[in-house]
Amino acid sequence: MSAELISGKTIGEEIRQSITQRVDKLKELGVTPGLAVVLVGNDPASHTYVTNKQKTSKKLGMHSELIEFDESISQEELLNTINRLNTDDSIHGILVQLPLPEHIEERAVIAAIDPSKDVDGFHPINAGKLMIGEEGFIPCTPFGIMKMIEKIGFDLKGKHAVVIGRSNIVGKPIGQLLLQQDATVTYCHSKTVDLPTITKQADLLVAAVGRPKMITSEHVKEGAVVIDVGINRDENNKLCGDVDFDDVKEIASAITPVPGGVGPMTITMLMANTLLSAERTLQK
Ligand SMILES: NC(=O)C1=CN([C@@H]2O[C@H](COP(=O)(O)OP(=O)(O)OC[C@H]3O[C@@H](n4cnc5c(N)ncnc54)[C@H](OP(=O)(O)O)[C@@H]3O)[C@@H](O)[C@H]2O)C=CC1
Ligand SMILES: Nc1nc(=O)c2c([nH]1)NC[C@@H]1CN(c3ccc(C(=O)N[C@@H](CCC(=O)O)C(=O)O)cc3)C=[N+]21
Ligand SMILES: [Mg+2]
Repeated sequence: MSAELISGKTIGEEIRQSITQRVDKLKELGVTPGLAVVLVGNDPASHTYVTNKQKTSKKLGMHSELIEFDESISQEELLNTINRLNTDDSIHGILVQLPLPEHIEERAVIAAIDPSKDVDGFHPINAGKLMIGEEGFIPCTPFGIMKMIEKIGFDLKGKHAVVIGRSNIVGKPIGQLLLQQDATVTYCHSKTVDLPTITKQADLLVAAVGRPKMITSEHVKEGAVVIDVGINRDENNKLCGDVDFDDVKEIASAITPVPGGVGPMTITMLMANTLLSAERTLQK
């Protein structure tokens, strides 16, 4: 293996240590950061993530609430819950685990969250703020990726960053953040023609697609930094990314693993955003 391993486990742990200290300080001032996670239905993967979020927030000394609903809950009931959490002073962050059941309009639910408690950064107000460079909440996965890039000392100025994927929660916001750091950004997606030719030009390649091991050494320029956002299962039902790690590690200069890469950073930055939200209540 020639590439440097970018460990989200290690980098995340470092960040969480400083979060713990800031949580303690805030508690001395009488504020305990509180996170509410809303989970609808019983998808096992969602359950794993949510349990992870709960555990981590408790470990850091935060207050954490899990609100679970049967899959059959109506949109109205869900909106009522969000309204209650919006006005609950013990809650600084509200996360509604996605995806939601078919009969519920995700957009309506996200829009109902008070933007000042939207620690996912999914509300249109926060998406807009990110677009125009105003302070709001940065979505956790892109935020975590930026922390990893910073940690390895990769200077984005003038570099070609290629993002594969254009979802509202990963692809679009990560491209925006890379642009803010003066990278030249190219987005690729399912209609992109000749993907490898474009990705081969990347100094930094971010894969956020959801296709197991689709990115091989054929897609990667020698010495590129590769960030793998994908969480998939391979043919043996083993967790894997969008990047064929064993192949790409031979050609990249640095690469994130799956598991242990972007995933743990996402959870960490959710905690960072919840803390930030609680700190802001004292600034007002
Ligand atoms: N590690 C973490 O913390 C997180 C991991 N994830 C994982 O990241 C992955 C992406 O998630 P998310 O953004 O929500 O996914 P979406 O399904 O919303 O978006 C996938 C994107 O990939 C594009 N795409 C699909 N097929 C191809 C292809 N063959 N070539 C090029 N582009 C393609 C789609 O294009 P188009 O727009 O044209 O349809 C779309 O823009 C998933 O595996 C998910 O599980 C997600 C969130 C957090
Ligand atoms: N409102 C909302 N916010 C989200 O941030 C959100 C969401 N909905 N829906 C689903 C996606 C996915 N996501 C992950 C977070 C952590 C890991 C993670 O920690 N993964 C571990 C492995 C976990 C395992 O073993 O399955 C790792 O990569 O090391 C993965 C995926 C957040 N998401
Ligand atoms: Mg839906």
